[in-house]
Amino acid sequence: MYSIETRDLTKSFVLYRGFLDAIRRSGNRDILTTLDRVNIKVQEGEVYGLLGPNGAGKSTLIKILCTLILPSEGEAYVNGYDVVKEGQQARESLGFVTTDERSFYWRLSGRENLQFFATLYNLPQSVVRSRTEELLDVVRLKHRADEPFYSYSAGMKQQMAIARGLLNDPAVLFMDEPTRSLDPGAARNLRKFIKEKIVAEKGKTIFISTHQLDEAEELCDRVAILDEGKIKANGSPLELKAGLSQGCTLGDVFSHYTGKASLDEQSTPFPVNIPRQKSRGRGIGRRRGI
Ligand SMILES: Nc1ncnc2c1ncn2[C@@H]1O[C@H](COP(=O)(O)OP(=O)(O)OP(=O)(O)O)[C@@H](O)[C@H]1O
Repeated sequence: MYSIETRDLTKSFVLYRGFLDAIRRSGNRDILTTLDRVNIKVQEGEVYGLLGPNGAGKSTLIKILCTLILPSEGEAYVNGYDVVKEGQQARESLGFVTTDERSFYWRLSGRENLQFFATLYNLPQSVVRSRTEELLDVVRLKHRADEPFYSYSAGMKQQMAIARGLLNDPAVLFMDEPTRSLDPGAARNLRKFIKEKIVAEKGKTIFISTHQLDEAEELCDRVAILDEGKIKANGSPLELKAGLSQGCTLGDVFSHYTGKASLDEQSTPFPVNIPRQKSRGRGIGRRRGI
């Protein structure tokens, strides 16, 4: 069994650009295909990287795997659980590290934040306390645990996010661009921390999205290059480079498979017009997933 597996996973969004637009273009509506028949297999204990430019579909894939949004077509399994039909079991077996620091309570201390989120997992209070202390140790924040969250540095806030993702002791941890808001030094420290503490010590499977080549190379056992919703190549960074030519970099591999000069180039999946289907719910005037 794979820790993560997707089969022809596809996600399309219907784009509504406003009420008038919906009336004027009543015969058509725009569909944006963000993921197009994505197939990946991640082994237990692996660090698997999703490498792609802005807009490639990385967050969409992670959101589907974390059961936050539904796919349009195809299947996805996390720890053997179907993310659509067995969402509850899948959720219980995974952790999600989001870069959104506003999802913490800024006036509460680090310890109080972790205790609060642990309580949401319905854990007994004794487990809440012991798990919180264990994770504060893991992320090396015990000495600042009673200080308010707002006083933490960006790197410390990210470490708190990782601690929160580990509260339910998940087998798989999803991380959506965890070093996005960090300076190069703090990013390096966080990568080291993920490798040494979360992978080597805790034995977790990590699924990480990034648009940084050095991060993918340093951290990941295998990498999938995602561009315009499609997996263009996958393998270990070494295999991918060796498959091209001697002395080439992961950046060359990326350019070779995507035709883009760099990862900073935006991914632009094109909307496709399809005949209008009956709209469900109150979606007119805003973007709505199908
Ligand atoms: N709810 C939505 N409705 C319509 N389009 C969406 C929605 N969510 C995402 N998209 C579109 O899907 C595409 C992929 O977005 P996604 O956030 O998955 O990319 P990404 O690779 O994570 O990019 P980034 O690195 O900038 O976070 C983008 O073009 C985005 O505008």
